[in-house]
Amino acid sequence: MTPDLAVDVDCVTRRFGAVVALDDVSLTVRPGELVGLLGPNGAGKSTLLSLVSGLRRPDSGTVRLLGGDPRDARSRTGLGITPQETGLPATLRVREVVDFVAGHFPDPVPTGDLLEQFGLTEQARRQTGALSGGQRRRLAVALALVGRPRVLLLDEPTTGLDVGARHALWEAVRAYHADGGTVLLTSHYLEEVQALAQRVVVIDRGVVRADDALDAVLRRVSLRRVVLTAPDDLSAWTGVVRAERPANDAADPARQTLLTSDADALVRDLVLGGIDFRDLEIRGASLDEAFAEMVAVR
Ligand SMILES: Nc1ncnc2c1ncn2[C@@H]1O[C@H](COP(=O)(O)OP(=O)(O)OP(=O)(O)O)[C@@H](O)[C@H]1O
Repeated sequence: MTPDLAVDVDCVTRRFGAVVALDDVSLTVRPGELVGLLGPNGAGKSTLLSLVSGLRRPDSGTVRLLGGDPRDARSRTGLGITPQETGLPATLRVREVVDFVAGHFPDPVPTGDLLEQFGLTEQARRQTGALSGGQRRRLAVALALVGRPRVLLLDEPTTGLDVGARHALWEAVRAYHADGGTVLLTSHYLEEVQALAQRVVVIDRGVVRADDALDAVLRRVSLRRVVLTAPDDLSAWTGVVRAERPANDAADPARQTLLTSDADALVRDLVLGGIDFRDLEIRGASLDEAFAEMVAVR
């Protein structure tokens, strides 16, 4: 055990009846890190967060939060958490909920500042039951930050949000992190993890399958994306393992993305084949592809 870790999960197993939700999982998060936890449905992400937040106990192994037992209320004073389901009291007004939660902390963020940061100033007097799904989500994340936590656990913070609301939330998470905060977040949006996290932990069926810097995880994937505009459909071209095309009514329906393990060979081949392409771009794989490759190989 290292005492100065924000989160220290050591050889943890947790079962639900016959289901092994976490199988000998070890994971550490240092203060100031922003870690993305990725995994398909049922991988064990929420179970892991529930152990770190002291809501559940491991069957074996140990979990430490800020050096203490997360089931001890003193360890949790430094914790902010937004679970997947947020049960807000429907008849309380937004400002009242924030004030109520703020009352539990010695040095809370002023309610007005917090509401402004999360774009909820206009809704301050509205009952939480009358908020839209996106506004409710933003309020839930705001509540996790009201006590100036040292560690923030976010379980799919932007599920169901539109693009604007999602980006606003990302900004809030980035600002918190830039101030020295530690974040462990789960997400189904790979784009979200790619946009926020410095480190990615991939978990699948209760087992950690990758734990590395975002760039290193991406480098592990050999696939390259060749993006170009061409009149012909190139999805069946030799060397193309998968292709993506925009909808016919898209701004540039002839723009296509070709996934290949050898971009140089593919481009040479297209030239030799007389394909009239333009605006060629070659990129590494996205986290989406890295993830698919990692959870497919077993
Ligand atoms: N309270 C419970 N009772 C029984 N089984 C459970 C319970 N909670 C989780 N499980 C099981 O443990 C496994 C891991 O679930 P968990 O919710 O941690 O996954 P997850 O990665 O968070 O999934 P999702 O992305 O769908 O939220 C699943 O097989 C799930 O069915």
